[in-house]
This record gives sequence, C-alpha cells and structure tokens, in this order.
Amino acid sequence: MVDDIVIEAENISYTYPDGTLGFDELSVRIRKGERVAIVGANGSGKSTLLLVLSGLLKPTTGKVRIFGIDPEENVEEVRRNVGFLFQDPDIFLFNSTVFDELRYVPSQLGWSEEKIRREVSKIAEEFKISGILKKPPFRLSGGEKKRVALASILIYSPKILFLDEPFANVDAKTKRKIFEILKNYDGTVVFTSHELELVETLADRIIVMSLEKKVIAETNELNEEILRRADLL
Ligand SMILES: Nc1ncnc2c1ncn2[C@@H]1O[C@H](COP(=O)(O)OP(=O)(O)OP(=O)(O)O)[C@@H](O)[C@H]1O
Repeated sequence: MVDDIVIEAENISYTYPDGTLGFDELSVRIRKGERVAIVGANGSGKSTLLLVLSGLLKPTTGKVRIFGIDPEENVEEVRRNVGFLFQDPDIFLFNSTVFDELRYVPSQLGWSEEKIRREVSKIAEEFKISGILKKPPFRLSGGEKKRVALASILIYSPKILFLDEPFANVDAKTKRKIFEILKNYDGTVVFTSHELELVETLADRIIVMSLEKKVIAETNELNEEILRRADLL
C-alpha cells in the first residue's frame, strides 16, 4: 500500500442477489484527505459503489482495502474509523431518542459519560438539534433526520466520511453549513450528490458513472461531453 492511500479497490464489481448489476468492474484509489465525489444519473450505481468502498457491502468480484485492511478481516478497526451517512436516514436512526442516537457510537468507543454529554451538547448546538434531543428520531422531519444522522457520525470524527447525498432534503442554510463542514473536514470525504455545482467546488476528484454502471470519467471539472455521456444533459 502506498502510504497515503486510505482506500484501495481493485477490479471490484457488485451484483445484487436478484441479479441486478449494482456497478460494473472498476478500480479506485483514494488518498488521505481527498474529497471524492461520485456523480451519475439515477440508478447508475453511486450508492452501491459507496457501500462497497466503505466495506458495508462485500464486492462480488475484486477486493477493497481500507487503511490496508480487508474490512471482512477486521470489521471493528474499519468501523471505528469510518462514518456512513445513508441516503435514507431511516435506515440509520434506530435508537429511541435523538440523544441516544448521538451517544451510541461514543459509548461503544468507551468515552466517559461526562465526555459524551459534553460532546453531544456541542454537536447538538452546532446542528441546531438541542431542542429535539428527547424526541424519537422517527417523529422528526426529513431535514432534521438528516442533521441528526450527520451529527451522530461527526461526533466521533471518523477518519473517512462516506456520505450518500448529504445535500438532499435540507434547507439552504443547512446545505451551506454541511458544505463548509465537508470543505474543512480533517479527514477523507467520499460522497454522492446530484448538486453538480457544489460537487465541482468541493471535490478534488469527481468519479462519473454512466447508466451502464461504468466509470466514464475521473475529473475535477465536468464538461458538456461528460454530462451527455452520463445522461445528465
Ligand atoms: N437492494 C437492491 N436489490 C436489487 N437491485 C438494487 C438494489 N439496490 C439498488 N439496486 C439497483 O442497482 C442499480 C444501482 O442502484 P444505486 O442505488 O446504486 O444507484 P444510484 O446511482 O445511487 O441512484 P440514485 O441517484 O437514484 O440514488 C440500480 O439499477 C438499482 O435498481
């Protein structure tokens, strides 16, 4: 492994159990601190690729290594260093209150109760969710759920953030805030988004997928030809 490579995926592909191709064979290397965006039309395989790169889904072919580790061999080590924001926050929010949601990973990491309370209150303030800490997550609005899900990941500062559509379903102010957080995040960020202007400003590299579920470009600038080939124009 080259020293600053944090994710290395070689000849990976994924096919769902019902036979649907998630994405076709591809190889990706992501460096420490990089901001990598995955863009493409609906159904082009972005979410599936994100799940496989994070180690949450095992590729059908090929291998993924995160910090040089096969996620299957050392799940704990990978989990501690990775945060995943699901496109649909309902998949992620399973605790009975927002407070429990925020304290879940920190308590698993063995933080003291005092540190947990301090950090929960800090992140809740930052994400404007202090007033809803006692509410059950399923009673929240879509945007509130997104903020809670994101806060519950950022609270433990994972070395790699995997974010599936972090800008979807939030108001303009929250969107700007998330943008600033990701821009200044002291770690690696891999995300999917349909907000191409934000993507171009934020990402060091953009992986573009086609409806054939193949990577058609890796670029830092989207042009008309790429957008056409990706069925985005
Ligand atoms: N659980 C599943 N079982 C079977 N097929 C699936 C499943 N999840 C996704 N797919 C299929 O895999 C392909 C890629 O889907 P994926 O969700 O990765 O696309 P996407 O680019 O993230 O789309 P969107 O922009 O709509 O979020 C699609 O053809 C989709 O229908």
